[in-house]
Amino acid sequence: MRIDVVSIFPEYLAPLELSLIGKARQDGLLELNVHDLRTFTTDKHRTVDDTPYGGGAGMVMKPEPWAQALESVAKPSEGAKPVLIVPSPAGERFNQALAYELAEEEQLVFACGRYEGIDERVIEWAQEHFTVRPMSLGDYVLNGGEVAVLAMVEAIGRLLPGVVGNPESLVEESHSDGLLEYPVYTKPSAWRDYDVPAVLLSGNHGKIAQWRRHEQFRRTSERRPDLLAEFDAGSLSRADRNAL
Ligand SMILES: Nc1cc(-c2cccs2)n[nH]1
Repeated sequence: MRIDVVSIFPEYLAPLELSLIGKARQDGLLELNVHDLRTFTTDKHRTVDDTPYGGGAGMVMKPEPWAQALESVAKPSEGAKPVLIVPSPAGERFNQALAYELAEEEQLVFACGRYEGIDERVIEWAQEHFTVRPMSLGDYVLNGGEVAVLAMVEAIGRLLPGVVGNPESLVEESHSDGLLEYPVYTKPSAWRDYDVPAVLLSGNHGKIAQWRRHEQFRRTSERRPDLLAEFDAGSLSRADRNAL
């Protein structure tokens, strides 16, 4: 997979040089390029914004630098158009299912908006060259798209083959099966006034699996009942039903 990120603050994406994603880039599992939008301006002040038509507070990002930048990073391909992800509070809600879906793409381009946003005509123009997906991390407002891109690139990148050491660890994490993950414990078995649940020390793998499944349902019911509503009840085993 190739990922391109366009931003007026390219240094904001420096954390993507670290840890798992950084190693995946070094190992050639993921190509990730960060581009400074100002590279694609032509005036001496490297202007990327201007006042909004119709009035109102703040500034709007000019269309031409974005068109130049996006044309420059879109890699020619006989296959599907690259996906242009535009972080926005007005986007579709990013989630684990979308992370898996986007991890299958050949190229993802992220456009980090700032100020009051990007001139809407960029989104219209881009439809010809990209599959355009405005994407929200949640119902709160950030100052720019960079933080959202850091989160999405990590969520997507870790799903790529070879990025996480043990692919098994992707199977039982929150949201991988529509439920929240079960609680985890490690040594010491007795810590201050708290003990590890005895079942986890029993060596009875059937009981341990049943306890973990029960904990997934209990946690999901307590913390995210909305997920239970979406959970495919048809996939419930007898043990699942007992856990509810
Ligand atoms: N979910 C979400 C995205 C955003 C922004 C993206 C770009 C500027 S603000 N805020 N909240």
